[in-house]
Amino acid sequence: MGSFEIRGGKKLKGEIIPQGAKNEALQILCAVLLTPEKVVIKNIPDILDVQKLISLLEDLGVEVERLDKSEYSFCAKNVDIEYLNSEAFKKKGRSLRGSIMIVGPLLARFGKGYIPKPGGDKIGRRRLDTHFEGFKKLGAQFNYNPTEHFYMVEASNLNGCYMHLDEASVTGTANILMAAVMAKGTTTIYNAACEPYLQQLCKMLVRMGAKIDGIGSNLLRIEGVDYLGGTEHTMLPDMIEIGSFIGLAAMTQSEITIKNVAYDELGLIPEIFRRLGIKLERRGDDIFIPEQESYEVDTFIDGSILTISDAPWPGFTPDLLSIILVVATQAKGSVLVHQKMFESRLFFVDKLIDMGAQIILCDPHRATVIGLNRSQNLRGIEMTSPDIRAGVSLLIAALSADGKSTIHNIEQIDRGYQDIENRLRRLGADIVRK
Ligand SMILES: CC(=O)N[C@H]1[C@@H](OP(=O)(O)OP(=O)(O)OC[C@H]2O[C@@H](n3ccc(=O)[nH]c3=O)[C@H](O)[C@@H]2O)O[C@H](CO)[C@@H](O)[C@@H]1O
Ligand SMILES: C=C(OP(=O)(O)O)C(=O)O
Repeated sequence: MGSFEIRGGKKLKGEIIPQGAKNEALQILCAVLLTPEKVVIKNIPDILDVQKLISLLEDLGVEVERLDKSEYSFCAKNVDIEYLNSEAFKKKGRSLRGSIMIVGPLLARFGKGYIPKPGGDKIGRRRLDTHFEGFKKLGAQFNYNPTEHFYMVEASNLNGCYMHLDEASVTGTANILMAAVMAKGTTTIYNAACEPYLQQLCKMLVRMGAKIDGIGSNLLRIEGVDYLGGTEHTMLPDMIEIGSFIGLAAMTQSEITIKNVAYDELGLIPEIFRRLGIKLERRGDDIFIPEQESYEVDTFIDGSILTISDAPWPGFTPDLLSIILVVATQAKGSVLVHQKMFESRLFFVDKLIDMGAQIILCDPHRATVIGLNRSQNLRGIEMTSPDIRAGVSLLIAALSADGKSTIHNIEQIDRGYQDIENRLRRLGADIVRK
């Protein structure tokens, strides 16, 4: 288990470029399985989850070539579908959440897709029913081995149909979509997730020859085609990283410019940080955050305490609520953070409380933060990161705190943040990997 040692309390300054989006990359990489032709992907983040997925694709027989630091070409001409029956696959497949999205493309192209219960963060129950209900509707036969937690779908033909998803699952929508693009006839997916990363996947599939209507909405109409070809695709900047850097700037009273953010794709993210009182300015396609002595949380119109909660896109992403929570600890005023989607994602507040934050964990989904308004700094402590976003929130807390902090289990952070310590050091942070 790796650790970060951080000496906090330093103001940071400078420019930072967000990495390519983790959660887009996981979808796009799985889509290369849909074609025997070459697919070139640019702006791929160099993070643990992506490295693991690329290695899984290689084990499946995909030819992978690194063209540049963040650019790869993939060719899934000779896929070894028998690899799905191996013990090695059962072990590797469960090491990350994104691997679930190989199932749709493999089912569409080779008539079967298997996956062990995927890993990812321990942030509550994470069911896969939406994925497999969708495959079943397309005509696949579903089997589940409860002893090994192994999911299997098989089909000689997939047939388009109408389906209303039980929830707007992000990876579920991507998975079903990638199966439907090569099914016979028309598939309609209602209550589809529609976040920018899914829009990016749809656009890539269209460039490969797929026929998809309704991109960007929760109603997708897909006309199946027999064959998809190669393409080039460039990943969007990672909106969760962008939000994390906004929070970092506010919490450490730093002047930071976040470059090339694809502002128009950020949805509610800038607005929600503004409601915490944080000043941020759009400058072309950059976000400039000035050094701020203090920030005051907005209230609702009637003067009652602001609630910030998550919702499927175009709502506010659950992946930034941990960051919102940590930034609120030094705001003027109070805010209720309501994590509706995941049931174990707020438990890390214990560590913030140990650092001196004033937080009441009302229940597993809700925490009230009473901002300190800088009346006292947080104090550095030793802690362990339970998940990727809590990890970065603790890192932000540590960078703002007095004294030394140690964060263990930083592999969680490495899952999704590229070379984070060096990028932060370039802004002036005192952080060392141990
Ligand atoms: C690899 C990847 O892309 N991971 C992201 C993806 O995970 P993932 O695709 O696994 O998450 P889902 O969208 O399936 O669901 C996330 C959670 O929200 C709940 N839920 C979802 C939709 C809904 O309408 N109602 C509802 O309650 C689900 O039961 C689940 O607990 O989307 C999540 C939700 O944005 C993000 O946190 C993850 O970072
Ligand atoms: C929860 C997340 O990731 P995953 O779905 O890969 O666990 C995340 O990116 O915040």
